[in-house]
Amino acid sequence: MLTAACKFRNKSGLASTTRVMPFFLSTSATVTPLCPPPSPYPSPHFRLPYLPRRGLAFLAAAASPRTLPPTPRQAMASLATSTAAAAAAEVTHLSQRDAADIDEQLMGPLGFSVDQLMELAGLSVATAVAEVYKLSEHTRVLIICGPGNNGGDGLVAARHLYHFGYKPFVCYPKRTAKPLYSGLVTQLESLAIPFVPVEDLPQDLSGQYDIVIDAMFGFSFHGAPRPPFDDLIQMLVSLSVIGDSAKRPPIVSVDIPSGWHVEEGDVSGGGIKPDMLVSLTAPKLCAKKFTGPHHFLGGRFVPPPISSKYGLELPPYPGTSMCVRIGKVPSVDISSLRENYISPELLETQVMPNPFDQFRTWFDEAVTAGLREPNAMALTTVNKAGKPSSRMVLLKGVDKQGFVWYVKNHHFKQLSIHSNEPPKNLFLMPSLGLVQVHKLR
Ligand SMILES: NC(=O)C1=CN([C@@H]2O[C@H](COP(=O)(O)OP(=O)(O)OC[C@H]3O[C@@H](n4cnc5c(N)ncnc54)[C@H](O)[C@@H]3O)[C@@H](O)[C@H]2O)[C@@H](O)CC1
Ligand SMILES: [K+]
Repeated sequence: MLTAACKFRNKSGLASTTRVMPFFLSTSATVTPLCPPPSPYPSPHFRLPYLPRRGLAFLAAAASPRTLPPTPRQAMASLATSTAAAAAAEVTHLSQRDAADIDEQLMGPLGFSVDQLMELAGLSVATAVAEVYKLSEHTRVLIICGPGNNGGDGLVAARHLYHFGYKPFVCYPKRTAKPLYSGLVTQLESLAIPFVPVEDLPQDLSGQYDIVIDAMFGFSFHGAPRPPFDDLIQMLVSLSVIGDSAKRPPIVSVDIPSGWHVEEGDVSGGGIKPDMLVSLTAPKLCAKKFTGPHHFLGGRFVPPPISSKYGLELPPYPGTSMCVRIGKVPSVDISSLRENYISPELLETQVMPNPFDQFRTWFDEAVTAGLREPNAMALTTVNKAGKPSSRMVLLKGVDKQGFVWYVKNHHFKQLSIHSNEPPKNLFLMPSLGLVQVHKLR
């Protein structure tokens, strides 16, 4: 009598369902070699018969949809971002002038509108944030927006983060009276996203927010920051000096760490030290001085005429991603890797009476969700001396009579299936968050 939880996420990674997989325990064991399957799967293959279950129980070990493990697609994307990181040294860095020129070209002869570019830029920021800062641990996001397009990127990112499940708060002290900006504000208001006046912000932001997004100034910044941005920048500087990163919200800077010289970086050394920088279109020269753990590129809209004119060397975006990591991949603290589970109940009445039917339904969902090789499973047997051994096999069929999988001929002898100890079929689908164990007696 065994159960397991499984979680599915759709291709976008934004919607999910959580299920519980019943395990079943049969009463006898027979393993019948079947007819040799056609190449490329050498014979024999085996069928574990389905025998009536003695009992069935369900564990409610469902996870929050917002804390799901990455899908294989995302895992592949991460792999691609790692590969891209290796090429980070070759990424082009733009001068302030080239950045402004590219802006003009895009919105002139190349036919883009500022709204389009801002939407894509803000979406890149939101997706990069979501890739690094998981919702389960970073829910409340303060976005501080400046008066120009950098601030507009922040407003767009706030909307996308809301739709991703985060709880954004926006500080937008110098509003621009253009339809584009007032439209963005109206959109946020319609989502009931709070606008926080500067004077209502606590001096120490660490208690109220889990992430702070700096969307104050981008590549058009020059001189010394004027009020109220001077104080806002100082607030972020004070956050940066809290040594223990676990005790403060990470700072994410959009395109340029606000207050930094666009080409020379943090000239005084007393500026913001963001944990994450999302460069847009291409990194600006100041990004060479960025030392935080997460450097991403966003703004997936650069057409070939711009790339060739400015000799841009930029990493490819993986798959359909709106962002790509360009910095060094930070080393992971393995002990900190964990999934936070909440435990809503799943009742026996909610699942199919026949575990094979339930398995088939969830398996089909897994395939539809685009999971890679969901039919991979580990088969564990114990030899006569009591020594267990496991190997990965591929499920090749399932029906009311049992599971069918293939192993290579010479591996058959090693299966020890005819030993006294009953075989255990461990169906492990870590990418699904699903584990199934089938034990036969
Ligand atoms: N291809 C591109 O170039 C794209 C650029 N985008 C964004 O647009 C940004 C550039 O936008 P903008 O040119 O509007 O400029 P910024 O957003 O960098 O800032 C300009 C505003 O800041 C004010 N300002 C400048 N220096 C100041 C100071 N010292 N104290 C107080 N206020 C100051 C200016 O008066 C102006 O209102 C980029 O960094 C990026 O974030 C994206 O929206 C889309 C694509
Ligand atoms: K910024």
